[in-house]
Amino acid sequence: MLAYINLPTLNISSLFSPKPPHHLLLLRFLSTLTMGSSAAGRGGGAAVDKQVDFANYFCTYGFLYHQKEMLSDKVRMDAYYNAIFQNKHHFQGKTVLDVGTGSGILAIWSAQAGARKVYAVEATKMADHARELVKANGFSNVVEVIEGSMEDINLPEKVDVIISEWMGYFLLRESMFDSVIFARDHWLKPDGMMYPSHARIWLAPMKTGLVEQKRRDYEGAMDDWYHFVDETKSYYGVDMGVFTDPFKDEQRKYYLQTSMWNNLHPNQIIGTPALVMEIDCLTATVNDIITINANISSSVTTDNTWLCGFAGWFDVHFRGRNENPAQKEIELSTAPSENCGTHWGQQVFPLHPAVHAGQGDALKVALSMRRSKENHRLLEVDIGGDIKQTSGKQISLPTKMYYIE
Ligand SMILES: C[S@@+](CC[C@H](N)C(=O)[O-])C[C@H]1O[C@@H](n2cnc3c(N)ncnc32)[C@H](O)[C@@H]1O
Repeated sequence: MLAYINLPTLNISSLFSPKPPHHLLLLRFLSTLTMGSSAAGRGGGAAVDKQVDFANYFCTYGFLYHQKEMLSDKVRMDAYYNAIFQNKHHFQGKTVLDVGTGSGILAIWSAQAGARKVYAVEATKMADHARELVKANGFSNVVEVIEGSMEDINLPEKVDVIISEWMGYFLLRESMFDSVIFARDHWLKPDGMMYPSHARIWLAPMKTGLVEQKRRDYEGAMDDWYHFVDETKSYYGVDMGVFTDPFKDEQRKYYLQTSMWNNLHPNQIIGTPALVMEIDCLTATVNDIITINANISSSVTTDNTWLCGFAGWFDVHFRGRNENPAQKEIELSTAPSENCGTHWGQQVFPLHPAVHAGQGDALKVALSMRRSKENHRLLEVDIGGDIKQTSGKQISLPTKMYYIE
């Protein structure tokens, strides 16, 4: 999925933040400039300004180069490919709706697996490319590409299968699952099925040098600021000191309060992963995902280590439905992996300062996640709790707020 990046200042260190290369820094920056006050988030239940949403969110999906980033994610591609082709009985002779078809790949695979008709809905001009791809692969008679927002278009019939790749960072960033829920409630037959059928969010204690690096980057940015204030005063005669506090807030938010994208190695996870929530795609409602509150426990499994924060990720499953299960259940996991990471990576929620931890220490964590008021596709997460060491000593981890941007 695409990602925005927080760009509070156009300093060089921001541009070299450890994000994957597909992040459209400038587009994100420009699109935040276009946000008007009418862009009330759906988090609060208010209407979303479609033009603003298009500028902020959809515009990046109109680029082939961005679609290619997703098409090159082997873990993602293999999971969807296997889910379809190892469960052809769910597709043969069936009607399929692909929500957010992008390049058209899932629609074409559905047709190759024997679907009678595939409706491939895409909000952006990528729809034109998808139509060409469908034609070039000989499926124009099966796949109908429809340009438009899922919420606005009409289909001539209800469908047997809804397939979609809707997942964002930490599963719910981008809030695209809302559109899949809408599609399901309007267009899925009563006995129809969802691809994927289930999704889960995970959180685990972790160690990383990244957190210390971020703190140093923050201190470097502030040193640079004080130097800038001095120089501006002495060369140009204006004291910029009045900006110091708001600048500090911006930099703190960026370096210390924004979760970091990373593909972690499994040995950086120092305790048992805890399940934050599980979603049944057939029954979940927008209300179920608009705010999430979870109290979870984890046990430290590594001795003499440092708790530097928490890592969050998700997985999705293709199980069919109880009455008509998958012949082969497929999992797409974005957990830390030794081999091939995904473009979703993991979200790292840093802890400043790190806490010493040892095998057997018990962690209790309260997580609360909601949509950002300024942009319903971005998330804010509160994480706090405590760690009870095997010695009996208990250390509180004060609640911190993080942005997933
Ligand atoms: C993550 S991409 C997946 C593209 C493609 N299905 C794939 O798997 O490679 C999601 C796509 O859904 C489209 N999309 C998101 N919300 C949509 C909506 N409400 N209606 C139509 N298209 C939507 C985006 O423009 C984007 O191309």
